[in-house]
Amino acid sequence: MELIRGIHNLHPEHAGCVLTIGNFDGVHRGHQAVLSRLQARAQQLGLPSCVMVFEPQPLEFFARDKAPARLSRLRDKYEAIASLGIDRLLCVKFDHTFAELSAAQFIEQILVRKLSVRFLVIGDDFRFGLHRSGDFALLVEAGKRHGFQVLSTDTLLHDQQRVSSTLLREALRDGRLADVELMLGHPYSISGRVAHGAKLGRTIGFPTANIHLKRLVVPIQGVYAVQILIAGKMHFGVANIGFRPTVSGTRSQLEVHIFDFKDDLYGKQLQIRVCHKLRDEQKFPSFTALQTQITADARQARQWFGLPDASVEPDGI
Ligand SMILES: Cc1cc2nc3c(=O)[nH]c(=O)nc-3n(C[C@H](O)[C@H](O)[C@H](O)COP(=O)(O)O)c2cc1C
Ligand SMILES: Nc1ncnc2c1ncn2[C@@H]1O[C@H](COP(=O)(O)OP(=O)(O)O)[C@@H](O)[C@H]1O
Repeated sequence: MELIRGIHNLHPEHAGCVLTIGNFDGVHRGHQAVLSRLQARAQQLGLPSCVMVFEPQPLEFFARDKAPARLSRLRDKYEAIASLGIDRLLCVKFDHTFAELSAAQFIEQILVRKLSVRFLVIGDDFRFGLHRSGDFALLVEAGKRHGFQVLSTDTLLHDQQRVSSTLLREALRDGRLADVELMLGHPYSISGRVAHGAKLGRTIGFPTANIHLKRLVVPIQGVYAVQILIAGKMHFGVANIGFRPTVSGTRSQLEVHIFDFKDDLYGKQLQIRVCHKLRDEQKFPSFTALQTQITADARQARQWFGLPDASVEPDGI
């Protein structure tokens, strides 16, 4: 999939595509339905399929720190969208100039002049342009003048509710990971590179790989049974996502202890699949009390996965 970073990187050869527009945060099953329609239309018309996303997401631009935690970074979106066979990802920088475009200007300057859109597939609640004044009806009207067609996709429901990034965030916050998996079509996962930590984990027999999250604010907190993908191979383990009050941590961190594993992981790229919530994070009176609790967490996670008990746990390196 071709990644086009910014409108200024659109060239004449990009003219004439089947397009959809949105944040696609989480790339959940509602998004997947839109994307598969997009792909089907593109194939039918013999044109490339293109997805327009925004960076930052508009709410992050307007609300800054008050914007909800992201479900996926651009990199995660790229991978999820590419895996559905889409040809192009156009990442538009959402800044003041862009935010000031009226709905009509967005249609004329971007959709028509820059992209020569031939077909547009959008969700049924799509709004765009200054004050969110543009909608499906306006696009249909403009399409008649500029020679493109517009298709609106229906709402995808889960438990009688519209599958949305907000519904997903709520399910993640409440630890309803089975619901999350149904809405995503796969377990919720976080990827990142292993960074160095305080080297305390190994002293209590639980080395924990610290995943560098950069600026990602993770929408979950607590202790979880997880699967870990390292270079295509699946492992099991327990993870903590939080501030680590016992050791006076100051920023949210993701740490994972991998069962029956002893290799050096520093610098490696891991994918952590969050499968089941075990408990909330707590402040323990001592490091020994934390160690006892982590031993119990590990046992519980092994049981949840149906793995045999560890012969000796903790298993320091
Ligand atoms: C399964 C698991 C559960 C954890 N639970 C807590 C917790 O409830 N409270 C806490 O302060 N830290 C918790 N931690 C984080 C530990 O404080 C952390 O792993 C330890 O400080 C080692 O840090 P290091 O990797 O930087 O050496 C947990 C870690 C794991 C692996
Ligand atoms: N079973 C394991 N689970 C997680 N990390 C492991 C494991 N075995 C070895 N390691 C290595 O040990 C490191 C974690 O040890 P730890 O003492 O917690 O150090 P740090 O504070 O740097 O994370 C990991 O980054 C990884 O390289």
